[in-house]
Amino acid sequence: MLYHLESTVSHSVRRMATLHKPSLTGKSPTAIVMLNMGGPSTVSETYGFLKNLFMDGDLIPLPFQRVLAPLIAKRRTPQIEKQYADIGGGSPILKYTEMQGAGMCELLDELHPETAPHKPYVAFRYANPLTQETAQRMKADGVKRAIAFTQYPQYSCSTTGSSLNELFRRGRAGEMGDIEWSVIDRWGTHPGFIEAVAQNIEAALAKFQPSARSDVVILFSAHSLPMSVVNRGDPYVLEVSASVNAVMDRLGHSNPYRLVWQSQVGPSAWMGMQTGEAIKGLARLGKKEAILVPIAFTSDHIETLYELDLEYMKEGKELGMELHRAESLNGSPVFIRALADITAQHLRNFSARTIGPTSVQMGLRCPGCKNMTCGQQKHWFARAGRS
Ligand SMILES: C=CC1=C(C)c2cc3[nH]c(cc4nc(cc5[nH]c(cc1n2)c(C)c5CCC(=O)O)C(CCC(=O)O)=C4C)c(C)c3C=C
Ligand code: FES
Ligand SMILES: [Fe+2]
Repeated sequence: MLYHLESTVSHSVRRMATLHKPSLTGKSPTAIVMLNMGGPSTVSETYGFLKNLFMDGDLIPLPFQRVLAPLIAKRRTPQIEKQYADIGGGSPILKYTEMQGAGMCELLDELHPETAPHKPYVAFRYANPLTQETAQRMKADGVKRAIAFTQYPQYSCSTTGSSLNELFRRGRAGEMGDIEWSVIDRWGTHPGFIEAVAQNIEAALAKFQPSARSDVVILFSAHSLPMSVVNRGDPYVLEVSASVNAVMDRLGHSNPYRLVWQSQVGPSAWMGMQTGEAIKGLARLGKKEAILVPIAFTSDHIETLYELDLEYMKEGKELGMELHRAESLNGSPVFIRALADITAQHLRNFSARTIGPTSVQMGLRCPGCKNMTCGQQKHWFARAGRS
């Protein structure tokens, strides 16, 4: 499916304010809660971010988590602080999420006026604004209807699953008031998302000489997963692969490509092949032109700006390669339009009761899941979040 909407979208996005304006009608807003991990907006917030991350038993189950998490976070802080300093002094994720949310809600008011006004809320798992704070704001705003909208295109229990578990804990504790919930839990093959990624790839390919262009290797790079998570039946690897396949279909399979995995942490086994090793391997095989494409995260972060741009680009250059990176989606108007389309379609189908509060796929726990919260969370959202 083609997206010929860019001009209308950029017009709309140009008009939008950074934060969506509240309704003048006094009607309670439909909340679109944008779930993501977040990142430290300033270097000094790095320790707090890492501490929250290592405290998350849904991401990294540790023995004596409350004791060990702050210690591990403290040990990693100097190295990660340096990386955030090197990419400009912090993570841009809040800036881009607010921009995407404001643009999306402005379009949504036009696409689905029945549920207007739509108001974006950001709920980060490890950085401000944390889910708890957002829950309080939603309660104060008198929200009665909300969509939990994951900002991870592909589902993993370590990312979207963790955010939903946290939202469930807050909801069950009554921190948000009485809200009717539904969930957009994955959208890795949505045509608008695929189009936005494909356009960024085309822009990166255009940097090569026309004669060399069709030989350029497209290296899709996604954050890796520990094999223990893959092996308990997590859907992420399958879903990232589906995104890659859809992008390559859209590009007419114009170039050779691979899906590779980055950002392993610690000594355990992780999903491979590692992005850095793949670059070295291509150079060894005489493949000297490649582009790197972030496919599992929608805004810039240390893995794009530090790991891909600073580390791997440098490595590739030293090996005599010409490497470019496809931009992250960030403020892409095509992407913002896709977010609005995904939500409008969800609202339409939900009102018509052709879908339930969650996808069918979300109802299935990983066959190897031993985390009781996952089961309770799925049950709670399936009953539209009403306790
Ligand atoms: C879709 C993306 C991600 C998946 C899947 C994911 C799984 C995952 N991550 C860890 C451990 C860490 N991740 C860290 C940082 C980090 N992770 C993602 C994305 C995914 N993680 C991003 C975008 C970031 C960086 C944020 C930024 O602003 O750049 C970190 C902290 C950094 C560090 O100490 O190196 C850890 C630790 C696990 C264990 C995991 C799956 C179980
Ligand atoms: S770990 Fe996947 S459902 Fe619990
Ligand atoms: Fe991670």
